[in-house]
Amino acid sequence: MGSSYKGIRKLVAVIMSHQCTIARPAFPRALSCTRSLILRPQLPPSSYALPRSSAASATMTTQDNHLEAIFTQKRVIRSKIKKDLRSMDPALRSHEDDAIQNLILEAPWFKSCKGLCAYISCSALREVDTSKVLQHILQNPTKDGETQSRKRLYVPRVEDKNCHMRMLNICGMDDLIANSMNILEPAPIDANGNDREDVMLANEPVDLLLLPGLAFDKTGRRLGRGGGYYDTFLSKYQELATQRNWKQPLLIALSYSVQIVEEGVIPVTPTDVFIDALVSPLGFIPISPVAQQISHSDITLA
Ligand SMILES: Nc1nc2c(c(=O)[nH]1)N(C=O)[C@@H](CNc1ccc(C(=O)N[C@@H](CCC(=O)O)C(=O)O)cc1)CN2
Ligand SMILES: Nc1ncnc2c1ncn2[C@@H]1O[C@H](COP(=O)(O)OP(=O)(O)OP(=O)(O)O)[C@@H](O)[C@H]1O
Repeated sequence: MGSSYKGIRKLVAVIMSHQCTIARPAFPRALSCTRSLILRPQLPPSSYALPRSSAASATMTTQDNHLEAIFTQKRVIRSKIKKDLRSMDPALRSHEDDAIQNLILEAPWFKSCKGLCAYISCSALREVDTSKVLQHILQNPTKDGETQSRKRLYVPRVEDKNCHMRMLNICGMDDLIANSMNILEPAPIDANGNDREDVMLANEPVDLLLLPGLAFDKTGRRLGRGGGYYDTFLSKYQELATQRNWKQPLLIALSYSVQIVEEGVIPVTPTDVFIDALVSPLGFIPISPVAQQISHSDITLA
């Protein structure tokens, strides 16, 4: 895998040759709230002598350049991974889809979860398939004569292009219709004319989020499709969980082997939310301390 990322590393090295500092906190999940720590402009000493307004505009320019370099770097990685995904052998993809979904269905953290947010996979986007997992959740839950209540399932609905996405409750795949991007999503009103429950307004928390993305690394960095929908939603949900004294949900991304890149390749901005773990065909890859605990024992979520 390492050598296939030499291309990305070279491009990144060129783009970042005037380099900006990318912070690496002890556990990066906290990073989403630390804008001032990371975007520390590296101004030359002479700038301190500038009049106040000029110094401020110099700061903005340095920050803008810093962010611009990061967004360019993210675009380069997205293009490379999309190309790799398009050239992936369909038989291998199908094998990896099965392996990932079987790992999820067998995991204690999945079996024990009572509520979750998951994405409706889109094959045209070459996303890891979630259909088997969703089907499992939505089918009748009676097993071995034991009746347990069905997991509450929330799926994304894009509300506008301003990074705004809601997670709405669904009871079946019939609740979904294709949006303008050809991704299946729920209508805001159900068949009975009632508003679908928005996870942000629910009385009970979700324990788990199954996340899509284009590239991931083993330190928890996640690169999405560039809309900012997930990062925005995740930071709002984490804030809600804190306010309500709920346990933070486990953030688990699903990744084909080709989507896992070397550490340090994916750049981060202060709004990027780090994941707890990855599920890849090679297995569950725990990243955060809580995910490591879960993988070393049979600890359940609920
Ligand atoms: N299945 C699924 N549902 C999801 C997401 C997702 O990533 N996957 N989202 C996660 O945010 C939100 C929708 N965001 C999306 C953002 C971009 C594209 C997309 O088609 N992007 C093209 C490039 C388009 C362009 O550059 O103009 C692509 O990635 O090839 C799709 C969904 C909510 N629902
Ligand atoms: N919490 C947030 N609040 C406001 N804007 C945000 C937030 N998170 C991300 N954004 C903005 O969204 C845009 C895209 O960000 P980025 O490239 O990190 O998205 P991504 O991780 O690829 O997408 P996604 O989060 O949908 O998977 C950026 O302009 C970023 O500043």
